[in-house]
Amino acid sequence: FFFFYVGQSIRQVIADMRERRYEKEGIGSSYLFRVDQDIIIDATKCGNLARFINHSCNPNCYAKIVTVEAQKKIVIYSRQPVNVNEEITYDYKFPIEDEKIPCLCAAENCRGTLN
Ligand SMILES: C[S@@+](CC[C@H](N)C(=O)[O-])C[C@H]1O[C@@H](n2cnc3c(N)ncnc32)[C@H](O)[C@@H]1O
Repeated sequence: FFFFYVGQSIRQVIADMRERRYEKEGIGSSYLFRVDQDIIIDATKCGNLARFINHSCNPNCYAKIVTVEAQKKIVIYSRQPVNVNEEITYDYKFPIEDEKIPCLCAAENCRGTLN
């Protein structure tokens, strides 16, 4: 199966501004997904079910950027058959940062942090 990660397409400057604002507003989760060097999809205020997918270091899905009618989209594909009631996860592949977000995925090969 697959589905799209839906949200608003924004540029880096806007994403940086929004990230700071969301932090101030106390939105602890990040719904910003980088598409490429310039474009970020923001699913904080509008999106679909994909915004609720958590990260795992041993995921059953993966995210891929595909171009549909000259527009880059984020698609979540399954890597293997997914059972009923099994949590859908993918590897966020967040860039490494100093301020670490502890990972709670509990996989055997867990890297310990999201970033
Ligand atoms: C796109 S949201 C995922 C859905 C979110 N858990 C929710 O309840 O709306 C991304 C945020 O979820 C949290 N998260 C996702 N996967 C995680 C993990 N493996 N360990 C710790 N926090 C995680 C982090 O706060 C991250 O910024």
